[in-house]
Parts: sequence; structure tokens; C-alpha cells
Amino acid sequence: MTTSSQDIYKKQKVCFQVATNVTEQKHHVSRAKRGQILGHLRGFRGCTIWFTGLSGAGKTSIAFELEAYLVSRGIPAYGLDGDNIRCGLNKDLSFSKKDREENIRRVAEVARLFADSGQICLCSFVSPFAEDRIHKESDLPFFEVFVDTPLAVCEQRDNKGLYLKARQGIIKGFTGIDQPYETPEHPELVLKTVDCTVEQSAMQVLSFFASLLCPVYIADFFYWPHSLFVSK
Ligand SMILES: Nc1ncnc2c1ncn2[C@@H]1O[C@H](COP(=O)(O)OS(=O)(=O)O)[C@@H](OP(=O)(O)O)[C@H]1O
Ligand SMILES: Nc1ncnc2c1ncn2[C@@H]1O[C@H](COP(=O)(O)OP(=O)(O)O)[C@@H](O)[C@H]1O
Repeated sequence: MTTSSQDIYKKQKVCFQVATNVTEQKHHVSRAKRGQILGHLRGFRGCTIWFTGLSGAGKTSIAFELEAYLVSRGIPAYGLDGDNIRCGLNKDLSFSKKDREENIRRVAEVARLFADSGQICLCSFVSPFAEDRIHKESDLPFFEVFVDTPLAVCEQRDNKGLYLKARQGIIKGFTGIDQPYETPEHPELVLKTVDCTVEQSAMQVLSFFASLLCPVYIADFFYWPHSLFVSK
């Protein structure tokens, strides 16, 4: 008779707690070596650009526009988005304060791995709590971008119909309606999306970070006509 792994666990009667006897393992490949494959010789390095703001502010549109643009220029970038991550990695989490905190903690860890691998990780999360957005411990560049769109505008956009549901009480704990949003105090960049297009907002981000991320490309960025920017 074979014993299932479940039976073994039951027999052991061990009370499993948070892991303690774990030791960080060193990679055999250095960050610099990975960077060489990704073209870091041209001055580019991995980082996280974190977009925060209300639902409908424009985080996803801007982050994905940038992702498409960077990738089309041969710069490795990847967008992590709240809706997507909550369908997979974080599908066990709710929108309670504690679970939002855990959502952001996990995503920040994943973003750090992307950055460590040499990519630009573009994160678009409501991330309403200021404390959760602080990533002082990260040894890789982390930039906060506040997508500063007023609640009234987000509610008017209501591209997913969520504000209507929140106002009707169908969705409880919706950020900006019956849960708070803590405005960033010292973001690297503030984007005002009213009266400008997604492409213009993405261009603002690119202009701001180009010199930090990729000095060699900066000239290209500024000489590119705006019409060439949309890269879909
Ligand atoms: N209660 C509540 N509050 C805010 N947002 C809600 C809620 N319920 C569902 N949604 C949808 O989930 C997206 C936000 O997920 P995030 O992971 O970014 O949220 S958080 O950072 O953990 O606060 C959010 O995506 P965006 O609209 O792109 O911001 C919504 O589509
Ligand atoms: N300058 C802008 N930047 C970003 N989005 C904009 C802008 N102007 C209008 N929008 C529109 O606002 C909506 C923002 O939706 P989305 O990107 O899903 O926001 P979020 O991810 O913050 O919920 C989209 O329909 C987008 O076309």
C-alpha cells in the first residue's frame, strides 16, 4: 500500500509555521553579466517604475504604452498590472487593508526580481497606502510616479463601470469612495492626465527617466517626432 504525501503530513503532526531555516543562495551569474546580454553596455540598467493612483487615473494605459514603446526600441521592459496580478499570483487576496498591503509586498518583490534581471519593471497598482509604497530596502532603483487624476475625472471615465457599482453599494471598499487613497508625499514624478493624451503622459515619463535609465538613448528620445511614439 502506498502512502500519500497528505498522509505523511498528517502523521508528522508538525505545526508548520513561517519558514525559518532558509538561507539566501547566491546566483552564479552577476547582474553585470546579465546586463551584457540585455545591452547594458549602452548604459541601460534595471529598475522599477511604480505608478500609483485611483482606479481610472491612467496607470495601466500609461505603463502599457511605455512598455510597448521601450520593447519596440529593444529595451527590455515588463508591465505588472493590478487586475492581471490579481487574476493569478494574488488571486487569494481581497481589497482589505491587510490584503492590499500583502498584494503590494508581493508585487514589489517580483518587480525587484525583474529589475535584478535587468529589465524595466512598470508596475500599475492603486497602492493606496503610502507606507506600502516605500521600498527603502531595495538595492535597485525604485521610482514612484503619482498619476494624479482627480476622483471626479476618474469617476466620469469609469471605463470598467466600477465607480457606478461602488456608488450603488454593489462594490464595498472601493478606493476613493469608501476606502482612502493616501496621496504620495515625495513622488519622483507627478502626472496630470487631464487635457493630455495617453501618449503625451507616457512621453512625460520617458523624458523624465530617460537620462536616469539610459543616457545613451536620451538624444534619440528627444529627436523622435511625437507621431512615431505610438508603438502598437
Ligand atoms: N475595491 C476596489 N478598490 C480598488 N480597485 C478595485 C476594487 N475592486 C476591484 N478593483 C479593481 O482592481 C484593480 C486594483 O487592483 P490593485 O491590485 O491595483 O489594488 S491595490 O493596489 O491592492 O489597492 C482596479 O484596477 P485599476 O482600475 O486599473 O486601478 C480595479 O479594476
Ligand atoms: N493622459 C492620459 N493618461 C492615461 N489615461 C488617459 C489619459 N487621458 C485619458 N485617459 C483615459 O483614461 C482611462 C484610464 O484607464 P486605465 O489606464 O485603465 O486607468 P487605471 O489603470 O489607473 O485604472 C483610459 O480610458 C484612458 O484612455
